[in-house]
Amino acid sequence: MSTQIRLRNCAKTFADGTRALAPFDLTIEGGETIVLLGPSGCGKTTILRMIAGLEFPDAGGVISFDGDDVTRQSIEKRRVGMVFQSYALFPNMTVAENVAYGLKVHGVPSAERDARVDAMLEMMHIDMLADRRIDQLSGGQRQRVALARAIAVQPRVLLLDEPLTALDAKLRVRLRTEINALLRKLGITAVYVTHDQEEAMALGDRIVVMQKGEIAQIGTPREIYRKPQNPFVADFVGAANRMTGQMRDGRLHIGAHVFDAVDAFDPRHGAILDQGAVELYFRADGLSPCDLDEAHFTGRVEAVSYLGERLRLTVSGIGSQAVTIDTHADDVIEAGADVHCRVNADRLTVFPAVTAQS
Ligand SMILES: Nc1ncnc2c1ncn2[C@@H]1O[C@H](COP(=O)(O)OP(=O)(O)OP(=O)(O)O)[C@@H](O)[C@H]1O
Repeated sequence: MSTQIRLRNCAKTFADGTRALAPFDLTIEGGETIVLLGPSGCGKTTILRMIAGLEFPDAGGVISFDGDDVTRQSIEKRRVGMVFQSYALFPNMTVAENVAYGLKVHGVPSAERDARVDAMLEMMHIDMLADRRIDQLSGGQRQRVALARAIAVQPRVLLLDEPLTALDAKLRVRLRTEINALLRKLGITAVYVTHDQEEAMALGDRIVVMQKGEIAQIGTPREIYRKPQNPFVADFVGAANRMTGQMRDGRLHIGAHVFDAVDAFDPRHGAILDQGAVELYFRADGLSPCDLDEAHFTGRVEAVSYLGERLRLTVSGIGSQAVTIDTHADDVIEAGADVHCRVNADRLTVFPAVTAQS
């Protein structure tokens, strides 16, 4: 059975007065992988350390594992496994000795210990490295050892703090896929910290997006990507283009053009907005180049970047700031040219415009 983790009314102010976390509630279901995503300093690691028992919430906060209050319990009692960005391995021990270490501390008899170490090394595809010293391994191999060591002791909960950050891009993607498969296979409750949106999408059953010590949104990767609930989340998950418009009677007006069936969400009131000035957030697929007779707008191409499968255009003259628009890789478009484009209204996320009063 996998462990459910509940955090209730957990806040954290450090001794020097730094308020790292505003009070928040979060329930992580047994077997679920939750990703904490957000920019540097938003409080991700502090949440992880509170779940581990390395940090305690302010008075009034309660952490429970399967309903048992563990708020004041030490890390040893909680049975959590941890994997960090820096591997925290013993450099002079072999791979097998590193993985066996926790089992030794827990008093697992040597025959069982050896069998469990072998199984872990095999699972992480590093059995051929068992007798190597840590300082003879690559970064990716070290991170595999760190994972093997963390799960060897059969923890109730696995906590991972930016475990792939130190690795190169290709290896990150490979190990990310392996970690995903491993978490599914073990069925263990896992909390994974990252500032990388793509990693969060790939790994999380649900993602908790954080902003300055507060939860900005909790949702599945699809919800976070397609239905961001506020401009911060929209911007953080890549919808960096912005234009302005008006909602009138539930229809979106951009300049002289009118679009139906666009949901405008007002995060301040948690309700649909059908009147008033709005800001539109969208990715490079929110506008598409087209012929003049189909066009809503015409802009000027400021720059063209070749992304392999597609071209990314930076276009001025459509919104108040330049926007990025993707087009086919084999289109011939050069900087300085005019480009006609259509709005893909279903790709827009609409929020009330930020006014002086709000
Ligand atoms: N021991 C401490 N004493 C005082 N302030 C702290 C302490 N630990 C963390 N902080 C502060 O709390 C805030 C949240 O830090 P935290 O490490 O949780 O952020 P993070 O989102 O994990 O950032 P990063 O991605 O950079 O690791 C930051 O402002 C940080 O400077």
